[in-house]
Amino acid sequence: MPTETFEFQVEARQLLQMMIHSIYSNKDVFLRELISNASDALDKLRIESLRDDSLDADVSDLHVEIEPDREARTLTVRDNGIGMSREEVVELIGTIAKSGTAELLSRLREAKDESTAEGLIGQFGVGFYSSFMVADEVTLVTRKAGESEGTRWSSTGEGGYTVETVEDAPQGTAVILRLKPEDAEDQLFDYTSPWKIREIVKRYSDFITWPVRMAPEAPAAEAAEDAEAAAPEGEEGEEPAASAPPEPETLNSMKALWARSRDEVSDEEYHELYKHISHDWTDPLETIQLRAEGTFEYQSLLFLPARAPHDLFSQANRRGVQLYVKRVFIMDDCEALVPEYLRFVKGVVDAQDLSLNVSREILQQDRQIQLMRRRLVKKVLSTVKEMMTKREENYATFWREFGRVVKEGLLNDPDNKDAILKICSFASTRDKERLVTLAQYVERMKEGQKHIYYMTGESRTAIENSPHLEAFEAKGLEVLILTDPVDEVWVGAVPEFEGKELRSIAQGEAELDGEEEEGEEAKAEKERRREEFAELLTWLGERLSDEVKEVRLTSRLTVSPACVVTDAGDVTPALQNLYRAMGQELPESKRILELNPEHALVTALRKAHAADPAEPALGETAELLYGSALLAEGSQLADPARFAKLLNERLERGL
Ligand SMILES: Nc1ncnc2c1ncn2[C@@H]1O[C@H](COP(=O)(O)OP(=O)(O)OP(=O)(O)O)[C@@H](O)[C@H]1O
Repeated sequence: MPTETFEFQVEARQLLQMMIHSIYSNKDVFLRELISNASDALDKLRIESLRDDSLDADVSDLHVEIEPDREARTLTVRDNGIGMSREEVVELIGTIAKSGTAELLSRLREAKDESTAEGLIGQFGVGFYSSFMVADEVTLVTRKAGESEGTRWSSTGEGGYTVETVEDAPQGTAVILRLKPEDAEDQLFDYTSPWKIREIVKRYSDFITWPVRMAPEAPAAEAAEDAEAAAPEGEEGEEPAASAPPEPETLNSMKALWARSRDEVSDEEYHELYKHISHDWTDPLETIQLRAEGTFEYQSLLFLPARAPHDLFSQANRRGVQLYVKRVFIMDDCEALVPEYLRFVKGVVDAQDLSLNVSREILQQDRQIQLMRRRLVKKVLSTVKEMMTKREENYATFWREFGRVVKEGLLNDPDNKDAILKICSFASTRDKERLVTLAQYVERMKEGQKHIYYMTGESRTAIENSPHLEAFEAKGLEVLILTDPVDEVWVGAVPEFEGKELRSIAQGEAELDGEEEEGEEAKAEKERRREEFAELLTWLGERLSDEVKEVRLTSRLTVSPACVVTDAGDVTPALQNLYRAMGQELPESKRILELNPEHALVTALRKAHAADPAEPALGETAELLYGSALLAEGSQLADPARFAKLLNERLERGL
């Protein structure tokens, strides 16, 4: 096939521009990204060769090789891993197939300072493109294992790239960087310097499980470099290597961090492992170590990220917990090890007694894996619990980023429901700034209060303005404000917390705690009212029978004349919408209109109805009353035009 020229996809071009114009100050990380890709390619080849006996590939000495060339000012990072086909090169390297890229890019452009920009880039993980921070031309030569022809890709990062077929490419991938001139002020170092390369690999890639080797330089240059590096300390330089044939040097220790005890490993080393696994450029919030000895031995290192990825709610692009067997990488995103609601947890689990050939299906059924998963979940939950008291700020960050996801566990993991409830915190009517845990809520409950009150809704403002809250506010009863979509769902699965029933203030009869103890007098008064309003309520029920199933009096209102509530056990409109968005239709159920018998509008309506039940304007008032109750809670009207017409007529008459 002849040389073809391609344009970069728009997003790729924008991202490249940012790389070329150095949006990220720490440029050393390009090497980490290339080594990380190379290590992934080696993992993939090893697994492929285990699965497919007929694969024509040499897996005898899998490694990464770094080749600096001072004269030519190039740096090559080579691996003998899985490689890429021509189509894959175009697909994987020329485009950015990730969702949310466009949004991220526009936020990046708006980012005011460098650290915000770096943070944003971290969410994305620019991978291969980071090469353009240090190189003005990048060439990639690759041959996919099992294929005979190779591919050369080349680009200066501006505009487009070329792709051509090459005959003699070795299996795997070589990335050749033509380095930009050194510019220490811009943190652009001499990346052909073996000393610099050693430092970067040690810092960022020491734990990589494949050897990362550096090809020896011309002896004179290397000796001079060593002398230069050692000189300031006044130490003696290394023996000049002129006499012996130069051997490649392995730069990384390849030590599995999870197998080492915590006091031997620095936080920085843990963080680099996290970055390698997660492709996140930000340090994690927590590092969790776990080991089991005995019949089923395993070691695990888990991380809680400091930030939710942009695709937390999409199925694509997940990189969760990796499974290793006896230090050998087996698979990414091992879903058998962590439940869906902890999908943001990253890390490594290394098991001793599994087959290297183990498949996802087998893992799902394996009893030992189930046990391991149970322990991992408990450990993550208990770590978060500990953060709540010992590292409050970390907990706050964690909850802000992942709370919405964790709450899915209340539905999906009944065994751990209590433990999950204990690490939840919620907004509440009591304090705008601080969240409250259920334990804290219970602790500060008013005397006589038996229930944990909550209201679900779209936003804090909508809930605060909703009529349902009025009497609770007036009585000083705290109400939890639940605004995540998942809140609509889990509340149905959690009847109580530590013996206290959870109760929606917008569903079922209003029963404000403290009221049950009311005296005989109040009860008699209620009864009298019921009788007084009986006719009006029956008439309204009939007049609005298409919309509501019942009209009744309530004590939950102090300011508004009316509100609409969902019957206990019925589906709320918000839940209905949620299911509809997922393509599921739940049966419609009518709601209940509640009236405030103290309100002037309601008492006047009663009198007007008693005086002349046939008066036509009464029906319109009923419609307006119901419509405004819907508007007050933020709901949509079935026929807004009719509502506006009736209202305007009234306004006109009133003038
Ligand atoms: N050395 C390599 N060998 C084989 N395939 C590679 C190599 N380098 C990159 N690729 C392929 O190109 C894809 C894109 O690489 P890139 O570094 O841009 O992103 P990534 O590693 O997938 O993710 P991230 O952007 O989070 O780092 C990789 O997912 C991989 O499929």
